[in-house]
Amino acid sequence: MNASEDSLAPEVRSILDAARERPGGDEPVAVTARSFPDAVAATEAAGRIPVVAEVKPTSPTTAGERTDDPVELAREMVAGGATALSVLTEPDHFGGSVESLRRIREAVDVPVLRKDFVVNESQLDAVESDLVLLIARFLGDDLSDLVTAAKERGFQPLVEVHDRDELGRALDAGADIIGVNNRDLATLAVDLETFESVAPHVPDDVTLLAESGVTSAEDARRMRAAGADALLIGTAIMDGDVRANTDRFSNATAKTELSE
Ligand SMILES: O=P(O)(O)OC[C@@H](O)[C@@H](O)c1c[nH]c2ccccc12
Repeated sequence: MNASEDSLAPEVRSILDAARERPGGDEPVAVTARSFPDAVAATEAAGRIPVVAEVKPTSPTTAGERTDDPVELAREMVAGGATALSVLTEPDHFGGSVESLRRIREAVDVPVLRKDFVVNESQLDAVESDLVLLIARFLGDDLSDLVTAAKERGFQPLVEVHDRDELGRALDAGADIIGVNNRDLATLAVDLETFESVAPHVPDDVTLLAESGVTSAEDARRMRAAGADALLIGTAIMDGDVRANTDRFSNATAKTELSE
């Protein structure tokens, strides 16, 4: 355990403990990735907000579990205009599986992010995906090696940060896709100011995501105004009609133009 882990919420501690036990793949995967920056550019060219819609059957902060077929949910999100999908593969706390991800990636043609707590190199080989999440807070000195290992396999690593210090580590590790998580993994509290405070320090050539806590069109516009290239939205899309919800967030920009 390193110092920054002492303060974690008990739920996060237990997620991390489980992640450290999970087996990886037998041999390195070789991924032909669908370009995420290109998908973001195409959505922007069409005048919409790039939304990464997240298939998250449940979570430590969500009441209940959604039992619909994940592939159906994924198709609906794409029909609603999702630029990319995020798929939880964490089984114990988020109801995910590598099998769901495999099936979803086969069923859609947008880039797919593997959302899990990858803590070692062989876990990268559990399943192919276009993007893979690496959480700076949990990787300490291994971050740089994992970014390199992910790129070698053809993945586009998305490095998740929560403050300027982690941003510096992500950049030093060679990350070119970075997500600022508005949720503090120590307390699980969400604050959109987190993104606003970190974003100004991110170089322009980085593809920048705002993660967590976007619940309304107004939040979406607020994150865009603060410099988000794309928004990663889970709970607010999973709650109800996922196609209509995805469409509402990706078209949130149009309303601003009309009303301002
Ligand atoms: O449901 P929300 O608040 O829209 O958040 C989505 C996503 O950012 C969140 O699920 C998340 C961000 N980082 C993570 C790391 C692991 C698991 C999940 C996450």
